Amino acid sequence: MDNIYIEYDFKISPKEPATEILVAELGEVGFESFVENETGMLAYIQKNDWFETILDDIFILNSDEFEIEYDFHEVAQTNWNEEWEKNFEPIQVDDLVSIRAPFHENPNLQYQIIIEPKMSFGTGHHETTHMMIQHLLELDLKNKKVLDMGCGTGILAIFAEIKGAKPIDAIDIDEWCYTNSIENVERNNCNHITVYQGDASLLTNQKYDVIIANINRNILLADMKIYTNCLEKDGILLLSGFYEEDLPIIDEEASKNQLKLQKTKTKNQWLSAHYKKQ
Ligand SMILES: C[S@@+](CC[C@H](N)C(=O)[O-])C[C@H]1O[C@@H](n2cnc3c(N)ncnc32)[C@H](O)[C@@H]1O
Repeated sequence: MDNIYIEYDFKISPKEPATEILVAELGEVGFESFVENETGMLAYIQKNDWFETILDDIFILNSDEFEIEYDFHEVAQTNWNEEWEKNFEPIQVDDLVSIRAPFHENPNLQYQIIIEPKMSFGTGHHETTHMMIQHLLELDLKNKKVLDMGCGTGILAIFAEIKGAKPIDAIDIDEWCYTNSIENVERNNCNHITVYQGDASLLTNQKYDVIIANINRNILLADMKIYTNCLEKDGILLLSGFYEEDLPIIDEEASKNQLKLQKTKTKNQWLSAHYKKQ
């Protein structure tokens, strides 16, 4: 049976950085997917997760710096997929990695990832994903055991396998992302990725050389200890999904867990951090 979603059509002026901030805030209250368009963006939340006052605490809607208007209506999941096909532009990271849908032309770069995102976050368009791909480009992943927490479309796990990592576990709390990751893993002919639906509570005795977590500030803060316990000594933790201004609080928690900051990347006020376990 198709899920029913509520589609919000936001008209945003000026679009940046308001769109990024709005995406982050809506993500916190349960919106799952976002499609940018010329006037702003469409945002989707499952009807089961929706309530009348859901936008009451969305801070940016009351900002004097931007004009944001919206309306909303119910849509079936299948309509959403058509939206994606119309709006998903292929992208490239550092002229090395191409991320595209099956219906796009292949630009023949060194690495290619094919993603059919449907309702899941993770097409490489978002800064947080883009920076994670850049971090992964810099790492030697050959035969490294990797965990991708909050895998979305599976994009980062897939890229880790393309760069030689194995085995790889990919976990997402959301059923759609779980299903979509499995589809994308198959689409990219990956053989070393196992996808699970769940959260950090699934992590018990496993040990990884590299853990990738592009989620959000609060979940990273809550689960960093569990991630660190699953890291080998000298293991690497890549974190993304938060703003530059959140680095001090992330770093404070990281220090408590014997994690040492190695480097950061920033893009449009988003920050992504590379930590090493001491
Ligand atoms: C910002 S998206 C990142 C997707 C993809 N990894 C990427 O880099 O594009 C965050 C993902 O984390 C998932 N998520 C949220 N809370 C989670 C949790 N506590 N444990 C695992 N996954 C979670 C969401 O469903 C979403 O797919």
